[in-house]
Amino acid sequence: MDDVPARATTGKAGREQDATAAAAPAGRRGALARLGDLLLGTEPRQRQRLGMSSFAALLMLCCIGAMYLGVAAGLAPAGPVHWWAAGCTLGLVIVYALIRSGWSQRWRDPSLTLAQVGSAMTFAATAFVLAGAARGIVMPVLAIILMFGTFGLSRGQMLAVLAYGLALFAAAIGVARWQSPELMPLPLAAAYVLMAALVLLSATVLNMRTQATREKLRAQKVELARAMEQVRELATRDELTGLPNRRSMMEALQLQAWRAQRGGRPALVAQLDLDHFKAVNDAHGHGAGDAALRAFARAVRGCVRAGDLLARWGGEEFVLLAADTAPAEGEPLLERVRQAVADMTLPMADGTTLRLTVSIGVAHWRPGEPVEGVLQRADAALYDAKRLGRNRVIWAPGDAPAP
Ligand SMILES: Nc1nc2c(ncn2[C@@H]2O[C@H](COP(=O)(O)OP(=O)(O)OP(=O)(O)O)[C@@H](O)[C@H]2O)c(=O)[nH]1
Repeated sequence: MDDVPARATTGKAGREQDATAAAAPAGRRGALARLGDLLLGTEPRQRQRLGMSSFAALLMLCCIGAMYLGVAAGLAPAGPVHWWAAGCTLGLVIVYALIRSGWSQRWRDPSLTLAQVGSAMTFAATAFVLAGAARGIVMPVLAIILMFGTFGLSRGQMLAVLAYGLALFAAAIGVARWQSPELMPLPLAAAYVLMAALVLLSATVLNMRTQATREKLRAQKVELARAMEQVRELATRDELTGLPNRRSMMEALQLQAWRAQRGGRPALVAQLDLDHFKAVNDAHGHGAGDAALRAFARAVRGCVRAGDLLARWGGEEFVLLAADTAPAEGEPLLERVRQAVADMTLPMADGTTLRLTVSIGVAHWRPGEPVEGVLQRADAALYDAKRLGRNRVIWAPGDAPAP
């Protein structure tokens, strides 16, 4: 409750006071944000890369500080440490400049992870030689360098780092022993070799595990995308015939209605219903009925145009949307469909041949007419087609093309 103001400010003066108080931190935040933009850029991926390498640079600067503590303690020589610190700083500046300028984006790894890890290890090994009796601080530094690198390196790069690191630290330990054998007796040299190998091998194992997890996640992502595609397919397709389903057709009809309102070309909507289909099921079984529905879908699809959309509306009922089609063009099209179905011959298991016919009711979509309206008129025409004896195309009243 400490945050609750002791006195509520009221009136114009109070509001101005509040506004000034609120503006001060906002202004500071604004300046900080601008500084952040200047140093890291505004592109999110670049900011991420520069953020990581700035953090690595901060750690490196701490290591430089630690080396100077070694100098202050009289354990490390000041001159070479100056050169070493200058080299480290130059390396950091070069990496920052390459990433900040966008130059590094020409390479496969714009974060320059391998180069950063390689150079940091080289500087750490040099520090190991220079640090004299304080060289123990270098092993945790090596661990920190590898901890950062392991997530950004590929398997191959990590193995290269392992080989380079082993050779580098073996050489550094050898040089340190050659320089001052009294500070590096053989058992201590062996212990350092063991520690360096341990750190490098642990980082390699971690890298391999990280890569395996990433691959697993990638595979799961692909699997999920495939499953989503299947769900989408199931939601829009009729499983039996492979045709678009009712939902899909409704979407297409809504789109057509929208186009028609914007002065699109005329369209026809036809309802198609197989005649006496119950008798097919009764005489030959449901399996034969299914096969007949599939054959019907194939036959109709085979004689409509590429732009026409045929969908299974439900049961043995289908809807055809012929966009950009005037009644005069639609008449031969639907007659072709009716004839194609009548010409189908389906051999049955009992040796007989099944023949089908279809009744079609068709309506010409009027400008501004709602989807339900045109469907209902096509349905009424279909009803007439059934009533008048089936196996025929009947137009909704007033829609038939002039003879
Ligand atoms: N095999 C099979 N039959 C279906 C499927 N969907 C609906 N049916 C059958 O289609 C038949 C439709 O029968 P009705 O609505 O009486 O119509 P009809 O026998 O075709 O008669 P009319 O439409 O008046 O010519 C029913 O027997 C349904 O079981 C399906 O997916 N597979």
